[in-house]
Amino acid sequence: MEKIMVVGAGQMGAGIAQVCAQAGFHVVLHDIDLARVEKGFDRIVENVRRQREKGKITEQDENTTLQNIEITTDLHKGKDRDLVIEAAIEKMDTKKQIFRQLDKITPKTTILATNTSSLPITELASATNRPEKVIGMHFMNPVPVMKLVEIIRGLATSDETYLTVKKITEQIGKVPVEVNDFPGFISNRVLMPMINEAVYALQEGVATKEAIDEIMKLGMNHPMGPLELADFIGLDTCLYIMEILHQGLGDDKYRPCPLLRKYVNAGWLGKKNGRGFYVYE
Ligand SMILES: CC(=O)CC(=O)SCCNC(=O)CCNC(=O)[C@H](O)C(C)(C)COP(=O)(O)OP(=O)(O)OC[C@H]1O[C@@H](n2cnc3c(N)ncnc32)[C@H](O)[C@@H]1OP(=O)(O)O
Ligand SMILES: NC(=O)C1=CN([C@@H]2O[C@H](COP(=O)(O)OP(=O)(O)OC[C@H]3O[C@@H](n4cnc5c(N)ncnc54)[C@H](OP(=O)(O)O)[C@@H]3O)[C@@H](O)[C@H]2O)C=CC1
Repeated sequence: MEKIMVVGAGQMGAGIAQVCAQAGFHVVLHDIDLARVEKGFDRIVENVRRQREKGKITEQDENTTLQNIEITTDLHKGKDRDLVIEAAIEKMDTKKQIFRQLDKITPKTTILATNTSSLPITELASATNRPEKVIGMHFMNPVPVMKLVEIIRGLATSDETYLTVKKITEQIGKVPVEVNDFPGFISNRVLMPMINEAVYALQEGVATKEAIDEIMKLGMNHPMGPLELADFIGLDTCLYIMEILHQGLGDDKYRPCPLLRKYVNAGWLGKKNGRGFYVYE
C-alpha cells in the first residue's frame, strides 16, 4: 500500500497529506477548487520549511515530502489509489456524495476512510457498495503534532480493513486507538460538551472569555483554554459536532449553546477566518 488520496485540503486535509507524504506515501490532495487546494499545499510548504529551519528535518526530507504531493480538483485522480482519506466539511450529505463518487471511481480494493469528527461511519458506508472497506480515521488538530488517530469501525468494517489502517497509522508515526461507532466517538463525546459548557458560561456572564480560558489552562493544565481551542478547531465544526451528539444520542444535555450558533451564523468561524471568540491578525 503506497498511494493515498486526501479529499478536502482544509486545516485537517493539509495536515493529513503532510504526515502521509513525510512517511513516504505518494499523496494526491484534492479540493473543490484550485484556490482551496493551493492554500492547503501552501500550508504544508510553510510547515515543512519551519521544520527544516528548526533542524527537525533535512532539506532533502523537505523536498521529498513536497515532491510526494500532487494537487488536484479532479476526484478521478483517485482511480489508482489504495487508500482515500476524506477530510471535507462535517456534513453528512457532502460526505455521502463524495463517498458515492469515490465508490464508482476507485478500484474495489481501495479503502475509503473518513476523518469525520462525529458522523456515523456505518451510515457513510451505506452510500457505497463496499461497507467492509469503509472506516473512520480521526486525526487530531494540529495533525503534524498530535499523536492520536481514533480508528472507528463501522458495523460492516472488516478485520482486514482495520488491520491495514492500523498499520498505516503506525507507519505515519501516530498511535491508533480503536473505538466503536457511536456519535462523537470518544474524543468529541468528552471534549465537545466541555467546550459547549464553556460557551454557556460565557453566555451567562459567569466570567470573561479570558478568565474561562485562564482557569482551564492554569487550573487543569490544558494547553489551550476551551474557547481558544474552539476557535482553533473551527466554531462551525464545533456546532456540527454538538448537533450530531444532540440528534444521535437524543439527550438535551448535548444541546448546542445558542451563543455558539449565533457566532457561526455571523460567519465567525474562529482562527481559520480571523474571528471567533477572539480576533486574529
Ligand atoms: C475536533 C476534533 O474532531 C478533534 C480535535 O482535533 S480536538 C483538538 C485537539 N487538539 C488540541 O487539543 C490541541 C491543544 N493545544 C496544544 O496541544 C498546543 O497548544 C499546540 C500543540 C497546538 C501548540 O503548542 P505550544 O507549545 O503552545 O506552541 P508551540 O511551541 O508554538 O508549538 C509546539 C510545536 O507544535 C508545532 N505546531 C504548533 N501549531 C502547529 C500547527 N498548527 N501546525 C503544525 N505544527 C504546529 C510547532 O511548530 C512546535 O513544533 P516543534 O516542537 O517541532 O518546535
Ligand atoms: N478542525 C478540527 O480540529 C478537526 C476537524 N476534523 C474533521 O475534519 C473535517 C475537515 O475539517 P477542517 O479541516 O477543520 O475544515 P476546513 O473548513 O478547514 O476544511 C474543509 C475543506 O473541505 C472543503 N470541501 C467542502 N466540500 C468539499 C467537497 N465536496 N469535496 C472536497 N472538499 C470539500 C472545504 O471547502 P469550503 O471552504 O468551501 O467549505 C474546505 O476547504 C471535518 O469532517 C471535521 O469534522 C477532525 C478532527 C479535528
